[in-house]
Amino acid sequence: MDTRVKICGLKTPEAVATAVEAGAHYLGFVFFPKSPRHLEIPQARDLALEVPVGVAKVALVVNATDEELDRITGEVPLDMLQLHGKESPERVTEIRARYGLPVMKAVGVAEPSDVQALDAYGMVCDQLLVDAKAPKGADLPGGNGLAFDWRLISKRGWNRPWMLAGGLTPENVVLAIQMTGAKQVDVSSGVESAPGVKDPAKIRAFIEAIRAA
Ligand SMILES: O=C(O)c1ccccc1NCC(=O)[C@H](O)[C@H](O)COP(=O)(O)O
Repeated sequence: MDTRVKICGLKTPEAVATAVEAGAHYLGFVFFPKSPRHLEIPQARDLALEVPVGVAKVALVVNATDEELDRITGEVPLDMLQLHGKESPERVTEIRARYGLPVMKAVGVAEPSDVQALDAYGMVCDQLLVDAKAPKGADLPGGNGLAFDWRLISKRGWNRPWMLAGGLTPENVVLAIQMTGAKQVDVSSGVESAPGVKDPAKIRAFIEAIRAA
């Protein structure tokens, strides 16, 4: 399978094991108390300790302070930080330098002008997460299971590795890859049976759909 897959919002050892066995390359742990996928630090640490070497453990944070990041990075073994808030390019640079971990910056896309922000963040982060923009007033800045118009980024590339996210499912992921040329994809809601509840069959179907294409 050439496409690399991130399964985000894992909360249980069973979901982690399923994602690893199915062939996920990245596992995402959410630190955002309003989210149904939120993990307390000890819970995240226990899950992360079970992840085999070679599968990247990603902490998803939203406008996190240094104090919050100090605690997360100090207690949870991690391979990458995913910044999913309104972090400025300067803050991305600061976080990369302070923690020495690769940083993936999520950028929400809803219209052509949003694509410019990707160019700016592409200068300062290690990876870009090209996600659907959250609707105005949404409780969550991501993980809403909404797709954006993939034509907005077709034939685009950035000077950093990037991942496609937003409303991907086992049913639409192959088309999304074909339309955008994504070499990496990220999913959360599309492999759940209810918000925050991962469905092992959907995780397997998501990765199998990509493998079979
Ligand atoms: O998942 C959450 O609850 C969440 C909370 C706060 C910020 C971001 C969040 N999720 C982002 C993701 O899970 C993924 O990186 C991605 O955006 C895919 O989400 P989905 O559309 O649900 O597949």
